[in-house]
Amino acid sequence: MVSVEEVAKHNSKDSCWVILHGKAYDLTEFLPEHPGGQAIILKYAGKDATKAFDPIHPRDVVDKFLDKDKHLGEVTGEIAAEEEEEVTPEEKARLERYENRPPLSQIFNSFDFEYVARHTMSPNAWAYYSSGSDDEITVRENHRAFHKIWFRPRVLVDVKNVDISTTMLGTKSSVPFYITATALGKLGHPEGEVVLTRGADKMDVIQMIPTLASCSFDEIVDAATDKQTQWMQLYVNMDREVTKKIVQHAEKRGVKGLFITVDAPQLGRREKDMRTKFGDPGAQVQQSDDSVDRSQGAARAISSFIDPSLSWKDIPWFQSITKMPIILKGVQCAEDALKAVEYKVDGILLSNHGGRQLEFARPSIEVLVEVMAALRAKGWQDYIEVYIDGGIRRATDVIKALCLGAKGVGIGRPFLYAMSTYGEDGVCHLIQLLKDEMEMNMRLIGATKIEDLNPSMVDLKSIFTHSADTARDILGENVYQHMEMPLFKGS
Ligand SMILES: Cc1cc2c(cc1C)[n+](S(=O)(=O)[O-])c1c(=O)[nH]c(=O)nc-1n2C[C@H](O)[C@H](O)[C@H](O)COP(=O)(O)O
Repeated sequence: MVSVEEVAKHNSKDSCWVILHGKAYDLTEFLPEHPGGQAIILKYAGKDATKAFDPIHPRDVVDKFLDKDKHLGEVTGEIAAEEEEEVTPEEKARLERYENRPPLSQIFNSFDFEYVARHTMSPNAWAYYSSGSDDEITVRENHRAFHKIWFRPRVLVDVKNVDISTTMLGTKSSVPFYITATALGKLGHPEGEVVLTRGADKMDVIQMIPTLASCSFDEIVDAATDKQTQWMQLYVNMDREVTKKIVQHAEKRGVKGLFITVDAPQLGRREKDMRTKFGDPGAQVQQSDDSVDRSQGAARAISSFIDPSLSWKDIPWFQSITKMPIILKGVQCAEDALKAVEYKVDGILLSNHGGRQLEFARPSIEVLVEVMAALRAKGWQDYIEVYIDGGIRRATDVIKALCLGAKGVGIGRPFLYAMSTYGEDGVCHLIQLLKDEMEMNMRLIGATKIEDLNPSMVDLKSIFTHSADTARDILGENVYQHMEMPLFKGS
């Protein structure tokens, strides 16, 4: 036990104790290692840091990673509640817009969720979720690439009964899309990723659990029901023993797929996010301070545990420590796709991390065309399951990917926006919208089941041209203008 008065004495870099969930911890030695920099911890030195801690960290992270001799025990005495920060006029207006947001019945597609999110989420959460690297050219190209592919529908097909279910990694799924791994769910919703879990379960959709979740891995798995399939996204830790423990624990908990992220040996510079981080210390996800090696850029701070030495020679080790199907998340060219087959991995996810990593990385739908051609040329197209993600906002995007040979697709930001603006109901509503769009578009293209979709149904003539203008997301804004909704009464 330790008194609150005693904790209060340890409020500096030389001796830094904080209170989390009623217990005290000595973080003095940990300060220089904190991925989010020292400043945020020092702000709460000697005090209760629970409120700032919770949106960013899984509950069990301290137990998992802080040496036991730094755990100082229960705090006795009255723990002063963190003084409520005064509500700025901007924050007041934002909360009003949130209260006046349209009913779910007025949300007709994923862009509507994005529009409401843009106007109602905290600046921090919006910046972190929406941002892409550098000038956000790849972010926009991801979505725009789908508009270069046109359909060649077949008619006079009896499409009375349409089945949009499929199998991914050997698991049946009601739809050929899944909720992909995106970090820091509690930035957008106080409960975090478990909201996605509950929505995915209700609607029979697979969820990929992120390494950098706000909720702990076990909280997310515990929130699932037995009928639900979950996959895991893994950032490989420099300490392979830590990675081995995480992977084998996931397998023991029933996870059905291991997606190893291979496109982020260092996190990209998401400048919109970095700009806001200096405002609100509550989510210092990428703030660097003098202790972090600035020469590597601020993003280095959050990704300091990720192993940049990860390479093909590690694949056999992963195959030796788990029986889960192994998928490489972030493959971006045909050469690596062929190499993945040679290394006998179970799948590849063609992805540029939602445009948050290498700027000018090509949209995954474009890479899919290149990869499937290379696999077919070798007769290897059935040796591996190919997934894509990035910029998928409509069922037509999903259908184009399936026509071109993808087994399924991952959707990221739309689910974050749906969760952040309408919680579990929003997640379920988005899934239902996409299911309805899927069914309608399958009928209109002349397909009754996923297996009917094939390359002859799409026209790829302009897929390899890239858009010139980069200044603004013309398409997205226009869509919003056409669909201007009486969003915020009185605003
Ligand atoms: C939107 C978003 C994406 C993140 C993401 C966080 C956010 C907010 N994070 S990140 O903090 O490192 O960038 C992850 C992550 O933890 N690990 C990962 O493999 N992909 C991460 N991704 C990429 C994600 O898995 C998909 O590749 C991407 O979201 C697909 O693009 P859309 O958002 O356009 O659907």
